[in-house]
Amino acid sequence: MIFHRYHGLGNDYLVCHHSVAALLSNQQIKRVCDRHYGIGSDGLLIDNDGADIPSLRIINPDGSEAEKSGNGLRIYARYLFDIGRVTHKPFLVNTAGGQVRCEVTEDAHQVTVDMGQAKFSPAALPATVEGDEALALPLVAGGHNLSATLVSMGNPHCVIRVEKLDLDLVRQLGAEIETLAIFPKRTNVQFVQVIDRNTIRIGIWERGAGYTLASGSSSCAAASAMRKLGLVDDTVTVQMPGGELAISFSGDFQVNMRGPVQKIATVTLDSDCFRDMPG
Ligand SMILES: N[C@@H](CCC[C@H](N)C(=O)O)C(=O)O
Repeated sequence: MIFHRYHGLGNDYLVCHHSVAALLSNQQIKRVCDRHYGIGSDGLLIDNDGADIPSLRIINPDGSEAEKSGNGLRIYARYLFDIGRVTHKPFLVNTAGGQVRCEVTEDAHQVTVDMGQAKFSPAALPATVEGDEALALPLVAGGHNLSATLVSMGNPHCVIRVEKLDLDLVRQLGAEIETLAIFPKRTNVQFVQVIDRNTIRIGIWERGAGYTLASGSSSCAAASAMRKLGLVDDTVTVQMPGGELAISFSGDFQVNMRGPVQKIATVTLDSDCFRDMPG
């Protein structure tokens, strides 16, 4: 079984063809993503071919399925470029969270994705919160009084604005916020510090993955939330522990994201990896 390993700013994914994924149980996918007992990754990207338009499924390392992933899409786009299915011209990709437009630079190093529209309706996440929008919503976690803005990028995000980013607090409160009862499908979590009108700094806790070094949809959601609150302009650099993504807005919160992708390796999985697991 062949897997292709890539990362976008330290947010690392394994890519495999659907014919490989079909041979794996959900438990085995979790094992493949495990950093000690498997190859290790922040998730599995399944290339579903698609007749005209390539189609992507995204599996988190806990085995749950995500509707969309920003870095997952950028990595999938680069993989499609590497296998020769697309060129440097713009192309479409289908995900469970909607269709997006991708573009890979000729040198393959930078990938741009039009992530679609950021939505602020709690129903879109879903979140069981009254009202058409949830902006600067008071939220308590771990005894801390927080201010949360809810955003759907096709997948759910709870964006917490802080005066000073503390990554230890992200690790400490991430799981609790991810699983709050108001989020029936759980949520991704970002803590955001606004540096200036064109720069934000974020810490990320991903649904189904935990603390990660970077996240594309999180960057889009955090920038969108700060834009909605009137704190940033139409172009925003998002600084993360793994590096930076460039976010820009057009129209009614249409979000564009650009940043680097690197290939790490092509790996053959040994069946011995599953030897201790029930058959
Ligand atoms: N790392 C991703 C997000 C992956 C999906 C997420 N964990 C979810 O469950 O929604 C990104 O770059 O967007």
